[in-house]
Amino acid sequence: MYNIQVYNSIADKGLAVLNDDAYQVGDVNDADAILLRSYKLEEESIPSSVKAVARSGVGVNNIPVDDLTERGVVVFNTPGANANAVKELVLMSLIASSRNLFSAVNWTNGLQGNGSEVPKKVEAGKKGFVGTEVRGKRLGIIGVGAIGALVANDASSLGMDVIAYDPFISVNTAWQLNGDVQRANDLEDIFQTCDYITMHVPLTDKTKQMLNADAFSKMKPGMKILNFSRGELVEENELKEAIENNIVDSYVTDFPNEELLQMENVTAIPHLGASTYESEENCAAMAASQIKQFLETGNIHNSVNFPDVHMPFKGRKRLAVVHQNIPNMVGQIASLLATQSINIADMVNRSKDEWAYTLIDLDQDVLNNEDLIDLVKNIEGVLHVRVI
Ligand SMILES: NC(=O)C1=CN([C@@H]2O[C@H](COP(=O)(O)OP(=O)(O)OC[C@H]3O[C@@H](n4cnc5c(N)ncnc54)[C@H](O)[C@@H]3O)[C@@H](O)[C@H]2O)C=CC1
Ligand SMILES: O=C(O)CCC(=O)C(=O)O
Repeated sequence: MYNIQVYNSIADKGLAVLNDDAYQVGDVNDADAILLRSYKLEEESIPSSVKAVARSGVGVNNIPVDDLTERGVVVFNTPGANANAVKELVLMSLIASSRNLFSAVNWTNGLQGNGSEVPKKVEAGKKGFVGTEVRGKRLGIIGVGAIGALVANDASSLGMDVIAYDPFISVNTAWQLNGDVQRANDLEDIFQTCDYITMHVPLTDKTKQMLNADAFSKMKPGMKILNFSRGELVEENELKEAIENNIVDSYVTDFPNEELLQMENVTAIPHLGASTYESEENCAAMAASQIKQFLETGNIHNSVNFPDVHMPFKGRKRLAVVHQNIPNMVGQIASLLATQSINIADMVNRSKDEWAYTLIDLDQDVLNNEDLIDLVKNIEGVLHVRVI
């Protein structure tokens, strides 16, 4: 029986993946794995029984990834599974902010109670909301991964002049980009030349507060900024000044807080980027399948802290070892198995930065799983061991 602790509302399609007798899912004791969305796991004490954490979504800044890695816990996310949902809301917000739609709709709603005067008031008041078209305007995209690439291509189809910055762009994503999308050599290219900026980077120490007073000082007056990535990418006191100095004309954010709600020219959306039925189902099904596959076979797919490892079952039992990426780990494990007269049917070892993962299929049943686990755990550098 595997126990899966679930935080947040996870789409039924995902829960259905774990809907068999081998799983207890919900609020459980001794969790083997945790399935969550934006729940702040950093504030939680995570039991030693946990072997995997899966984020039904992309950003993992709510998960203490470094601490879990040192414990040998594999953290998964669902790359690309919600990208289309975010892209659609970004494009909608791009156009809506250009056409002053958010404030215009608020104003119109305020006309309630004016009875037959409403149409006349509408015609008289609409001149306060004249907007600009996005066609021919310059859009800067910071971060060209799953979401940024979709936004780049579709904004280009809308006739925008698109320039993108991503020093770590993957080859696959680069191949997907429309040939009209220009490459920015640095952030200055974006700050100095664009009419609109949209950010699609993860929140890390390097990206935190990337939009700050220095960045605002380089922008043209009237800049429109979209933030569907994470609130902390923007220094909000300095944003406030940039708004007051007419540098930033509009800031659309998916990450409201009290201060932002009190600022002029800010449109706050309640973190809806990924909130479509399609995206919630895609993410939940992907996250649940990754947990299931990992618990039942030891195979890893889409982990943010360990390498992808896949090996079809060839033996009677499988040893799954999470360890440091240091010399002679595989040699020591193999020697230990030899001393126990256990033959190896197949094996695979992969590493990612300082960490590695080894799967070894054993030719015979192990008499006592716990004894073998204890022996392997004693090897220096081993973080976690399972017999499956
Ligand atoms: N509002 C919402 O509901 C959602 C928000 N997100 C946020 O959007 C972010 C991006 O999502 P995806 O595009 O799916 O992720 P992704 O991992 O496919 O793309 C991120 C891109 O950012 C680039 N990058 C990293 N550091 C950078 C830097 N310093 N400068 C420029 N580029 C940099 C990477 O090379 C990568 O290409 C997520 O990390 C998450 O924080 C994601 C999904 C839903
Ligand atoms: O689960 C959600 O709705 C949030 C999605 C998100 O922010 C992400 O995938 O990074």
